[in-house]
Amino acid sequence: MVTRTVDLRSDTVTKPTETMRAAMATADVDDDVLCHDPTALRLETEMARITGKEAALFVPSGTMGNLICVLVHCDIRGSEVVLGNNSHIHIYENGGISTIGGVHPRTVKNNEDGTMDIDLIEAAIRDPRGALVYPITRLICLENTHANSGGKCLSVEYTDQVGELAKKHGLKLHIDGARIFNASVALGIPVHRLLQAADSASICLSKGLGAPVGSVIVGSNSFIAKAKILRKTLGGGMRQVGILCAAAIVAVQENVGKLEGDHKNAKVLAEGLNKIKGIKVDAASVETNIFYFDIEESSKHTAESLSKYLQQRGILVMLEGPSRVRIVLHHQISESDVQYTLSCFQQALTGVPDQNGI
Ligand SMILES: Cc1ncc(COP(=O)(O)O)c(C=O)c1O
Ligand SMILES: C[C@@H](O)[C@H](N)C(=O)O
Repeated sequence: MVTRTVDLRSDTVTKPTETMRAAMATADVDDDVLCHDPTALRLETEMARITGKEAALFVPSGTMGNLICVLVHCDIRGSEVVLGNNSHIHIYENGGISTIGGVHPRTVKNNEDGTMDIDLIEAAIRDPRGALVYPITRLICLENTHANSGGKCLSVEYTDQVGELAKKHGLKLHIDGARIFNASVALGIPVHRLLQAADSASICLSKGLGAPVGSVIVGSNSFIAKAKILRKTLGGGMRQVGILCAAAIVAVQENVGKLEGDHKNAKVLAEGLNKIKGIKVDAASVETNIFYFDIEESSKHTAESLSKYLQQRGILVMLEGPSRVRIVLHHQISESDVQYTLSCFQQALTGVPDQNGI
């Protein structure tokens, strides 16, 4: 009988806290389409302040946030966006910028640290003299932290360099900041400084911050005005949305301070796994709350068999391939959960109970 759950599949799995539920239950609400829900206004005002942008807009998901931002920047037919070949927008958002927005993706290889080489970004920008045959480059997208690279942080120096490149070519810069607060905490740099070079950003409230639903997009007043119309077009105009925004306000107030603990737990777990025969993980490269590990060929387990073994003990992980697994920490994973997880891995891979006797 499993009595304990340690959900390491993603930081999207957190449940609302009692404080969030209380705030939701008593939220001051109004029709956010016909006017401005007062709690949504509070959240958006606060997020604009935190990010240093003129305005903000609550949206139902990070996927919709990225889609709206790309489509507002690329509002002319034949537009092209330069983005990472391993970016969330390119891999996990159903190609929405193309299938819904008619925007052409021009991918540049993501490096292991989540960056794209500046010279390769510049080489990907179309020569306007080829407008008769080429799409027109209008936007560059970055992702900070970079999820598929293992939650890697983009430095403010790199982000500013890409911003300068965008300006040099008359382009806009969007940052998929689903986990920008993780980057801010890990780098010790305020969110507004990490986003300074960006014309827009999409920030997930429902990941490490632990809100049950939603993201916020930020940008200039004119950008957000256009974004609000496009949100409605996409069906994202919501009525008494303050119920969701109330939880998000609590999340921002209560959980930013917990991100450092998530990063420490990720490091402890990665270092502990690294000591277990049959597992390979680059523990030294863990920067935030995400890492991947590989199961060695000599192991008696595949990713699937290991996942099933762990699930029987209440531990949930995300499979990334036949021998590759992703681990994501969040504020509802305790240090004790980390130690329990290590014990179960130890038992699974070596069959030898560790000092906890499991
Ligand atoms: C880097 C990144 N961007 C965007 C998203 C999309 O957010 P949502 O799941 O809310 O659509 C995710 C994950 O969900 C993500 O990891
Ligand atoms: C899988 C992906 O879409 C999601 N953003 C996650 O990191 O869990």
